[in-house]
Amino acid sequence: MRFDIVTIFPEFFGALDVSLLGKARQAGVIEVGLHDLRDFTHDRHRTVDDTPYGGGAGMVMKPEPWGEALDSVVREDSVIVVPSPAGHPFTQREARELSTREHLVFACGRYEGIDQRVIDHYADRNEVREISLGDYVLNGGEVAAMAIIEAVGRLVPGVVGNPASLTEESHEDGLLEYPSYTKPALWRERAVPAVLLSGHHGAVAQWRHEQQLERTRRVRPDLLSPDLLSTDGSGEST
Ligand SMILES: Nc1cc(-c2cccs2)n[nH]1
Repeated sequence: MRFDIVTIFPEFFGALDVSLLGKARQAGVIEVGLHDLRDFTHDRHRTVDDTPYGGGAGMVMKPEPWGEALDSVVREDSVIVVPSPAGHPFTQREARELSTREHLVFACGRYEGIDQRVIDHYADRNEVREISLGDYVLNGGEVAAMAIIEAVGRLVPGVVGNPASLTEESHEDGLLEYPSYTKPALWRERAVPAVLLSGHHGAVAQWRHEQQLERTRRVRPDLLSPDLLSTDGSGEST
């Protein structure tokens, strides 16, 4: 999989050189291209924004630099991801879906967004996804793009050493994850739940599923649907 990122702050993505994604890049499992939007301007001040038609506060990003920048990276099979507070909510399901695609292009807008004609132009040619991380406003798309790239990149085969660790995570099965414990068995007079020390794998699986249900009911009742309310660890309705 290849990620191409268009931004006025390419240095922001230095974090993609380290940790898991950095190793995956070195191994050639994923590729990342960084592109400075200002390299696609032609005036002395490398202008990327201007005042909004119709008035109003703030600045809008000009279409010309975006058109030249995206034309330089977009392929026929590219999915163009535009982080935006006006986008649809990003989910683990969408992360899994995007992890199966060959080429993601991130258009990181600043200010009051990108001239709408850019989105409309590429939506005629490519799949364009305006994605929100949540109902709050960031200064730009870079933080959102980094989060999406990490959520998607870690699901690409070969990035995470032990793929089994990807299956027992919050949201993977529609539920929040169960609480985890490690040594020591007693810490500040707090013991580990006895079932986890029992060696009884069936009982452990049952307890963990019950913990997932309890935590999801308490913290995220919105995630629960009737079929997820089964009480055994199998995921089958009871
Ligand atoms: N969820 C979310 C995305 C954003 C922005 C993307 C680009 C500029 S601001 N804010 N909040």
